[in-house]
Amino acid sequence: MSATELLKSRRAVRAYEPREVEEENIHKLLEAATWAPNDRLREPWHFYVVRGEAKARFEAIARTFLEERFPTKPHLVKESLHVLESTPLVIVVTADIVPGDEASSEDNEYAAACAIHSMWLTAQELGLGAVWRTRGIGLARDERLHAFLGSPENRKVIGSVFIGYPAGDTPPTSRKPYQEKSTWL
Ligand SMILES: Cc1cc2nc3c(=O)[nH]c(=O)nc-3n(C[C@H](O)[C@H](O)[C@H](O)COP(=O)(O)O)c2cc1C
Repeated sequence: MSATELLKSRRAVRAYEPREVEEENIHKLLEAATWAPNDRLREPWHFYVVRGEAKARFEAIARTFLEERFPTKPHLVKESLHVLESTPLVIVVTADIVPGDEASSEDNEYAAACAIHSMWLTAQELGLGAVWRTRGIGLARDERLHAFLGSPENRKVIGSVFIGYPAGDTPPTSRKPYQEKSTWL
């Protein structure tokens, strides 16, 4: 498959088979991520692999977050938690914050985004499905996730990548023609 074909076939996969992701494949995902472009080769990312007992603790945080956020919608809390519970693997990605250097910190976030995309494409190649989550059970903007990771203050959570073997077909998405999104100067 060409790189362009892989890019176009990548989908946000949100439902997974009840099957663990093999350790060998987790290593492949992490390795692919580290080959992402990054300014001045700062390699400004860190990957937290969350599964098993650690994922149970992630779920406990998500439950608290959801119950606080949707106190009158227990069905929504339950549904969202079910998605997390049925996800075999979560990889949380952080970007290094460079103290006193906003521009470099921003560039580090872009690099971490590229790393997530690399991981996402590699998941597709390995027959896995993935989705980058920031909202809701992604917990990317919840301080409790930071505490759970035990990560230093100078690391910003960029997203939680949910990964597993796809359960069923993932509906296609579409894109507007690039002509609508480009200006040739
Ligand atoms: C920065 C970023 C944050 C995202 N956050 C979420 C999220 O919180 N929950 C979710 O279900 N999908 C999330 N997504 C996935 C998008 O919703 C998905 O890529 C979009 O619907 C297009 O689908 P496709 O990737 O299959 O083409 C996120 C994607 C990006 C790039």
